[in-house]
Amino acid sequence: MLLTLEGLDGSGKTTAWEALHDARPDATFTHEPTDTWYGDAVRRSLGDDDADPLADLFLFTADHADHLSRVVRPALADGDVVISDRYTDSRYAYQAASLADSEIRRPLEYVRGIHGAFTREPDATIYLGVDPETAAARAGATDKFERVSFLAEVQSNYDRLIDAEPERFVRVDASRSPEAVIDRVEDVADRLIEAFHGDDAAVADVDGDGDGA
Ligand SMILES: Nc1ncnc2c1ncn2[C@@H]1O[C@H](COP(=O)(O)OP(=O)(O)OP(=O)(O)O)[C@@H](O)[C@H]1O
Ligand SMILES: Cc1cn([C@H]2C[C@H](O)[C@@H](COP(=O)(O)O)O2)c(=O)[nH]c1=O
Repeated sequence: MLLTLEGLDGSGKTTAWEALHDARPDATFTHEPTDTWYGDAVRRSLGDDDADPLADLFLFTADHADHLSRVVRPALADGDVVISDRYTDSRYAYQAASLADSEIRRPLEYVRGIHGAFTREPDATIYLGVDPETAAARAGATDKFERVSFLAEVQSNYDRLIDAEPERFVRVDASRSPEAVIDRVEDVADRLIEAFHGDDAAVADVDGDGDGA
């Protein structure tokens, strides 16, 4: 099973992902950007305010292709639960936002289209929801993506992705304390993993809010 964590910069993904290591010691933990030279190239581009948005997209996508073939597909083939801090939706949300003023007419569909032929979509995604102001403040506004106006565009792209596939996403309120967010993410992750492996009770109430939906 492939479970991903998504959200704006500063939403607390990495904090939650690190906490899941203790709760799920047998899972394969991974992240994008990766720690390979592809990921280094991505991080160089993140530090370049003048980087071309299409060049950014293809750097991030190259990193994803390497991540898929080297880590994600082999782990899934071994039957592992794979938990990734950021994955395809980050590209759909961020690069579609940075291409909004480009010659590409429908950036979100374009970025999805590039991935369609080769990617492996997540089985479930936990979305840590926080407003762009809080996100930018927590993240420290240190790179070109950590600006409130840009993060507002990213947030609206995430909203579109969630509206298009509500069955894949579980939203978690990430404006709460770190402890409360971690507890909730651990609980939701447990339910999603159990549901994936066929536990009927977990399927019936996968987000654990008691409403049976
Ligand atoms: N629920 C929370 N409330 C307040 N601060 C938080 C919360 N969760 C995380 N933080 C703090 O916000 C900062 C960013 O957290 P974290 O790195 O987990 O976010 P992230 O979503 O992974 O960000 P990025 O995408 O920029 O890497 C850290 O200083 C962290 O301690
Ligand atoms: C995978 C991925 C990431 N980004 C952006 C989002 C962040 O601003 C940075 C780095 O991510 P981190 O979680 O802070 O390490 O990169 C992106 O724009 N597109 C992507 O595909």
